[in-house]
Amino acid sequence: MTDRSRLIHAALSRVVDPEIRKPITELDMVGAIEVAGSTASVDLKLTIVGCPAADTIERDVRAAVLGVEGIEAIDLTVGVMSREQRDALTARLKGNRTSAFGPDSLTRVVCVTSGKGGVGKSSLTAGLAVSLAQSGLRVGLMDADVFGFSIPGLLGIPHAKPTRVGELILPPVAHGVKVISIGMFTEPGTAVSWRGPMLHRTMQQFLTDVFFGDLDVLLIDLPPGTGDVAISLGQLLPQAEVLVVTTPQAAAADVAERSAIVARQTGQTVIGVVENMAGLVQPDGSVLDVFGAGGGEAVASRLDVPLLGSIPLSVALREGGDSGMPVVLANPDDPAARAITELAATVAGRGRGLAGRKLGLSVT
Ligand SMILES: Nc1ncnc2c1ncn2[C@@H]1O[C@H](COP(=O)(O)OP(=O)(O)OP(=O)(O)O)[C@@H](O)[C@H]1O
Repeated sequence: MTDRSRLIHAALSRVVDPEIRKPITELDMVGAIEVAGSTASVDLKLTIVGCPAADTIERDVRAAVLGVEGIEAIDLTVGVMSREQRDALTARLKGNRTSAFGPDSLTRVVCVTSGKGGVGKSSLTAGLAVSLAQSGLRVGLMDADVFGFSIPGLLGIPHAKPTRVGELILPPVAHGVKVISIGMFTEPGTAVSWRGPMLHRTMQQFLTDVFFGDLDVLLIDLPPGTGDVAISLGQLLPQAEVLVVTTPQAAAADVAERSAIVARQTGQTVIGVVENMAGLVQPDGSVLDVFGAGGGEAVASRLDVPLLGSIPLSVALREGGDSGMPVVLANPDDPAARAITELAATVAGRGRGLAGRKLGLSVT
């Protein structure tokens, strides 16, 4: 490589594939680079035909190359990787990833569970994910609520489909969060009616074939209750942490406790309880406890874990969910948004310790 080709290569190392989120030079997408006078010829190889990110990558490549001193024109040849090249790439990416969520991984996995449906678990998980991403963490969100998947809609990507590169599945990104949902694999209007083994395989595939890249936190939105998915994920991710969502109502509190007990039986660690749909602040400043009070505190004390947050009922939160713009972004001063942001800081601050994990150090 000549000096000038090297400069162009360096410039291209700052172009990132928006889906895989790695520099294109690390993904073997850059082929021959030649320079004649002030014209650079660059071979670009996209991962798949019809790559949805093609336009963005091409635009960024042109800008990067034309930003190199002395280069005034670019002759860009855009092709597609051969099957062998793609297989080599996916094998390499997979190599990084198989242990991504294993016991030695530095990615925290936090399962969000609830005893019964409709307590706002998905809304809170979506808000928490966005808030953690806003604080600079690399966040993934897996919607494992197979029968009531709502995460894509809550994050404003109801029709997004993941891109497949070979056997890797690239999760769409919404508000800075990498998102995968069973809803992305079903036809609109169809219902999921799978039994345990199929659900188990799907969870396993989500954890192995979805390329999240390096994450600080993976949040998992579980279906309510103690069904097959919760048990499968307990087996697949025994090191995961669990956050229990409940409402202030006593009836919800009892079932919430049961889902935490099942998680504990699989070895997962319950890190705390979040109470949602707490007192509604009315225009006159008074608080209306629509769903009663004390449920979160009761579950937390019975499980002997802290109550990590109490999120009030909020019209803005509901509207944010309906429009796909979570309240923490759309209306950050809303009391529910502030409570979710505080909860995110609390969760982030409770990073699991290194006890019991190999640090990958060796004595030389
Ligand atoms: N704090 C809140 N204030 C007002 N509305 C809320 C609040 N939290 C959730 N909601 C609304 O309650 C409904 C149920 O929320 P969500 O779908 O998040 O619950 P869920 O527990 O995930 O339900 P399921 O597990 O059954 O899918 C939604 O319409 C949502 O907008």
